[in-house]
Amino acid sequence: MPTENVSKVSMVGKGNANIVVSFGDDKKVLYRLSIRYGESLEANNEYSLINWRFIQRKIVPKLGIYLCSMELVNLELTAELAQLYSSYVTINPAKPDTIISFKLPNLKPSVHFTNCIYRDHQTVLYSHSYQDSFIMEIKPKWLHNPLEYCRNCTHNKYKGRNISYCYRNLLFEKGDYLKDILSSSNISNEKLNVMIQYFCKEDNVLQKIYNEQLNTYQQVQNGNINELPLLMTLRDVTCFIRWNFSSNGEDSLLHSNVKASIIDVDLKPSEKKQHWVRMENILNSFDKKVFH
Ligand SMILES: O=P(O)(O)O[C@@H]1[C@@H](OP(=O)(O)O)[C@H](OP(=O)(O)O)[C@H](O)[C@H](OP(=O)(O)O)[C@H]1OP(=O)(O)O
Ligand SMILES: Nc1ncnc2c1ncn2[C@@H]1O[C@H](COP(=O)(O)OP(=O)(O)OP(=O)(O)O)[C@@H](O)[C@H]1O
Repeated sequence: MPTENVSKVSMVGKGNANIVVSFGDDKKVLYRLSIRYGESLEANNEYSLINWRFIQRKIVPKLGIYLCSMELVNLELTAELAQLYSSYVTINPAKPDTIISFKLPNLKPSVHFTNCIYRDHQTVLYSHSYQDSFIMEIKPKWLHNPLEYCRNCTHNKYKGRNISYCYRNLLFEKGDYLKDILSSSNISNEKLNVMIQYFCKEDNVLQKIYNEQLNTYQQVQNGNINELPLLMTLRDVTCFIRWNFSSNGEDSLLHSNVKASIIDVDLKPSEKKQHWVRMENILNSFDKKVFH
């Protein structure tokens, strides 16, 4: 694994279990550092290695070209990086002097995609500052839903989120439903129609995630309980979808190319099982379940 010596660290993103940073002026490349285990850097390094093997063995064969490319690298623990990282994880000065991280392309080069035109917990829409280009960052959650109620909408309601749409509907209503999701974004109808076309395609990223969730769910149902963490990983991915628009001068028809990438495919630690059972019980007895 290569070791990279880096400086001028900037924070790009933060989730529940990772921070995402860039170094120097290069905003095209990001580094994703696990902060899942606050008690020690060593525990995170150990987890990152196990996670990397899991992704290569289980996720790459399933998601293939949809998966964002990534590389495993050692980051030298400079004083600057240690200062930032120690806000989340305890660093023992006598222990490792590198952080194992995932190096990946920046799917939203922030110098250009500065305009956020829509945001809620499961969707963010950005527009480019001067090109005709949009990025949607979405968390579609349980696209395959084996429950009698909608897991996504019930879960959002339980968490007190006022989100009126569901990515399962976008998958099954084949595109048009995107208008409901982005109704308050002011995006032009012409562009919205081009974006809708993507979600009508058989091989759109939601369909891919649905297929893999269904396959893995069936494996678990058939007794392969060891695949439950994989199923939970597939139910918690994030997708970036980018549209670059161009209009043809002669007929002024709008054309676009589109690229979808999946990130956040981390191995769920097996100790989360109790959390999943607890959440399932809470939602099963929740009195404001959503059905659709
Ligand atoms: O437990 P849930 O269903 O609330 O889902 C958690 C997510 O909540 P959300 O669906 O966004 O409200 C939660 O997302 P947030 O940090 O709340 O955005 C995490 O993705 C968490 O996974 P991990 O522990 O970081 O690996 C997720 O945990 P898992 O259930 O996927 O293990
Ligand atoms: N390759 C990337 N390009 C651009 N932004 C990214 C990239 N990877 C992560 N991010 C940003 O960083 C944020 C946090 O990253 P990530 O989702 O990997 O964290 P996490 O801890 O796994 O999240 P969660 O809380 O869902 O478990 C993302 O929501 C996204 O905005």
